Amino acid sequence: MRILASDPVAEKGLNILREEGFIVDEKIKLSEEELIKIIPQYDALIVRSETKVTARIIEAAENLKIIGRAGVGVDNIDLAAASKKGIIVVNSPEGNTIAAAEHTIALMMALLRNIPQAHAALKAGKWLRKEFTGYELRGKTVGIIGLGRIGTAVAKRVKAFETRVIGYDPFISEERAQMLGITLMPLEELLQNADIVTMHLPLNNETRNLINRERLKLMKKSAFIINCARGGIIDEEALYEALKAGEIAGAALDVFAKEPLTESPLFELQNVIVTPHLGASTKEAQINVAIDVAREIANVLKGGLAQNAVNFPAMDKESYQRLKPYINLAEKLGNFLAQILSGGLLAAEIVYNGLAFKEETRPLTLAALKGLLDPLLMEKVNYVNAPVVAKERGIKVRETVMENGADYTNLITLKVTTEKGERIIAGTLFRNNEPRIVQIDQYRVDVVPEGYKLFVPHKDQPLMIGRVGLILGEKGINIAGMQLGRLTPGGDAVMVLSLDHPADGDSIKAIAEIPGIYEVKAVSL
Ligand SMILES: NC(=O)c1ccc[n+]([C@@H]2O[C@H](COP(=O)([O-])OP(=O)(O)OC[C@H]3O[C@@H](n4cnc5c(N)ncnc54)[C@H](O)[C@@H]3O)[C@@H](O)[C@H]2O)c1
Ligand SMILES: O=C(O)[C@H](O)COP(=O)(O)O
Repeated sequence: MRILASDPVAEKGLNILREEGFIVDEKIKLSEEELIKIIPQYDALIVRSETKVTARIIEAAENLKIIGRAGVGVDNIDLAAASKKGIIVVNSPEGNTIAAAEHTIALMMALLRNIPQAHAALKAGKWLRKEFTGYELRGKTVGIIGLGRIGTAVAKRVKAFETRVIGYDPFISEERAQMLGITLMPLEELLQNADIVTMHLPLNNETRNLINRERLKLMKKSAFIINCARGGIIDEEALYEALKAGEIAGAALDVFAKEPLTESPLFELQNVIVTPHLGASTKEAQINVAIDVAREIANVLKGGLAQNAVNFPAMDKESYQRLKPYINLAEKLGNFLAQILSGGLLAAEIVYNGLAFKEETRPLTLAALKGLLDPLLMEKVNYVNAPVVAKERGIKVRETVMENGADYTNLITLKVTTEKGERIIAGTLFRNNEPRIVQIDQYRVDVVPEGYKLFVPHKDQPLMIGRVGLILGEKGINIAGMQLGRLTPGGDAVMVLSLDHPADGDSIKAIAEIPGIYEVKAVSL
């Protein structure tokens, strides 16, 4: 399999992929058209923030299974397009946290002490001291907007400078803020109180131009603002005006609305210092992020699940290990049901009984949907696009979680409604995580969800098993196992045969013609 790195990524990460036997090409600074041309050859794409992974590129990516963002922000990737196409997008949420936090502190100190300006002046032969008198950080109020990984790392570090830290983040609790020693307050209040405001939140439709003209006016005339998160969170035109008019004291910017950026009115202002998106650019961070995404890509390309997928529920290692056998089971249940269904699919309900499902069921639901939809549809369905595909087709998906209420300690039941009625399948894990289908429709069974099966509902009467066995035996198809389920003697029954080879069309037809056989469905798991 082939992997393309279209931005500079640390060799240590790429070598992990090469050692795993993948071919890795490094081609940087490609245009959109160039990428569209070559992307069909690749199974995985690695980017940093420079490559814009547009819907057009994703559309052309016939073989792409995963996009690895060697860093945090995924705003350069069209996530909706990737999800629709079933392409997993992973990032490295922690690999560059410290690099970005330290760069923020570096910018903060440089801004307060005029270091870039003094440096430039002295190198130009000017020994200026009075002009570059700065400010101390001690005793100042630092306002942090966005208290995630980098925001909290910045908080910890500025506290060492004996500052007061205030914060705004609508998604963190008062308790967490208290634990971090940060006073939470509304955005407007933070802007009015902070001596230094620093951004550590993602760019999205809610946060674009969050710091606009009106909000800049709330800040103290003596205040500084830092953006080491994403360009576009501060309105650059409004910032220019506020700085020029002396409404705030200065700004440090690592990121810009349009990148790369080499010319801007902001660059002409003495009280603005800038770096070209260097927040994550340390040797250590680049190795961390490259290794993180390389491991994810290798795992996904070898059939595993991603742990840091942005468009798939994230799981820590422990949850992943615990849930993996259930994820496989859920997929098999969906897959089995898909192969015995008839009629258009209208709705799917997944019921979880048992404590195993107390914390997390989303990956299981996605797996059940993938298993169910993939055999039914022409397009490739995977964990990522399964909900999109279901929604597009108007299939209603419902999830019910109950701590108990079933005959098994932990049970997954998939009920689907088609134009022709309802069908049910249920499964559990036996000892040593051995998966078992324990119910199909109203029948109790004990079927290992693996290999070739024949699902044969029939009338409970003598000779049924014998005649089915004979037809298969004459074709040299060995029956490895058989399960029978019936409701009442002489009533409706079902046999599920496990075969060493798939049954051929003629045998299936011959079995279907046996009087008392209601239907025959070949299932391959
Ligand atoms: N300059 C760089 O090179 C560089 C390096 C790494 C990360 N980043 C950027 O830094 C930012 C933060 O990264 P992180 O790893 O800390 O992410 P994170 O996901 O850990 O934290 C983001 C925080 O922002 C908060 N948030 C979301 N919307 C908000 C809003 N409207 N107002 C206030 N808070 C809001 C979230 O609740 C979360 O706590 C991201 O934009 C990331 O892309 C930049
Ligand atoms: O979101 C990130 O991780 C940073 O902005 C880093 O971007 P980069 O990988 O292009 O340096």
